[in-house]
Amino acid sequence: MAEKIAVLGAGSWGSVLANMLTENGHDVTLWSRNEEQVKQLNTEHTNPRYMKDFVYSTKLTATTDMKEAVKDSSVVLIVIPTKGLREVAKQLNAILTELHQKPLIIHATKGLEQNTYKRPSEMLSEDIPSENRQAIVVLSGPSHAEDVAIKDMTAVTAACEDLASAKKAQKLFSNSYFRVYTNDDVIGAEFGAALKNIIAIGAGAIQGLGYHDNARAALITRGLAEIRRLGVAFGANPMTFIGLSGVGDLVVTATSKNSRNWRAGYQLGQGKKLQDVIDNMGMVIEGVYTTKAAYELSRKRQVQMPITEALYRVLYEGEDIKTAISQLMDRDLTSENE
Ligand SMILES: NC(=O)C1=CN([C@@H]2O[C@H](COP(=O)(O)OP(=O)(O)OC[C@H]3O[C@@H](n4cnc5c(N)ncnc54)[C@H](O)[C@@H]3O)[C@@H](O)[C@H]2O)C=CC1
Ligand SMILES: O=C(CO)COP(=O)(O)O
Repeated sequence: MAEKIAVLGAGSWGSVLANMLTENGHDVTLWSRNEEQVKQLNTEHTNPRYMKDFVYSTKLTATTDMKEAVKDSSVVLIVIPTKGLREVAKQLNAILTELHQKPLIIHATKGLEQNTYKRPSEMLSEDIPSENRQAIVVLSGPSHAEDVAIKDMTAVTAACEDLASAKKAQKLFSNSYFRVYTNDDVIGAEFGAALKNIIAIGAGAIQGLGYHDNARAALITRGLAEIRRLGVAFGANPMTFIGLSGVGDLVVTATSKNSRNWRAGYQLGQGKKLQDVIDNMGMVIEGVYTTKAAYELSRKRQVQMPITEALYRVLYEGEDIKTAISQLMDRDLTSENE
């Protein structure tokens, strides 16, 4: 059944998901705060800053008026970086109160909030109380916007404790090249999504330094071990980490040149300064901020996360990457299962 859907956030992922939902037959309005971008989407059907050369469906409309996008929408998809999520959630909540609407909320944000260490669905449930919404579904998994734009085969997870809502999201997004699985483990899906970006920066960094395949495989595997340790400490199902929102997303992000996190790490490995890397990316590098949140959270919870800790020292204390690698390799020898 065709639904009226508002998509909040017109960066690379929000705009490509909005386009795919439009092509799936839904009535989609894409909201962005940027007037120039909205004009370009509505007239040229392009979004050059985020998706160079991609042409969007002429049926997709964009607006800077969030109320116009949300009015009569049964589903609101939020695709905003973690840093801006609360601001957008508060705006949305005020509109939902005014319009007396209660949509299903789906989000695709991958990160943890600074200082509170909250997951995106926790932030959303605080800022959009249940009288203004249905359930909150997490859409996550190995899904670079660039690949989805060219209709490459993709499989992701829709996670929600309410399985009916996860199934609704599954139906909205699925098509011949985009296959959605359901999962009821929101905690595991969100920890996997946030933490894989840290390991992807590390993977880029070791490649930038000239290390090869063994090193990358070791980093990914031991990275997954510490992602799982932190997630399980907060109640995640360990099985989720061998699924699409766990190892699936970790592999794609830590091996793809489309990944902003991998690319940032690569440039750091080649000796670029962090601030220059951030300034030149022009898109969000979630892992830079998640490294800080996850490092602090792991200390608070006394969970061992040696790779995250090493990357924290590199990103926030200016430690040389080679020194961080030596320290990781020189730690006391241990069992794989600890
Ligand atoms: N790009 C991708 O392939 C994928 C991205 N994601 C996740 O989706 C989220 C968004 O990522 P992208 O679209 O790639 O980011 P992006 O950097 O391409 O675009 C972010 C968009 O959000 C807008 N924005 C940021 N803060 C805002 C605020 N306070 N109010 C209003 N608008 C705001 C920006 O103007 C921009 O249009 C991130 O958490 C990312 O990890 C998840 C899966 C795939
Ligand atoms: O989450 C993603 C792919 O699944 C996108 O990763 P990047 O933010 O590193 O580009």
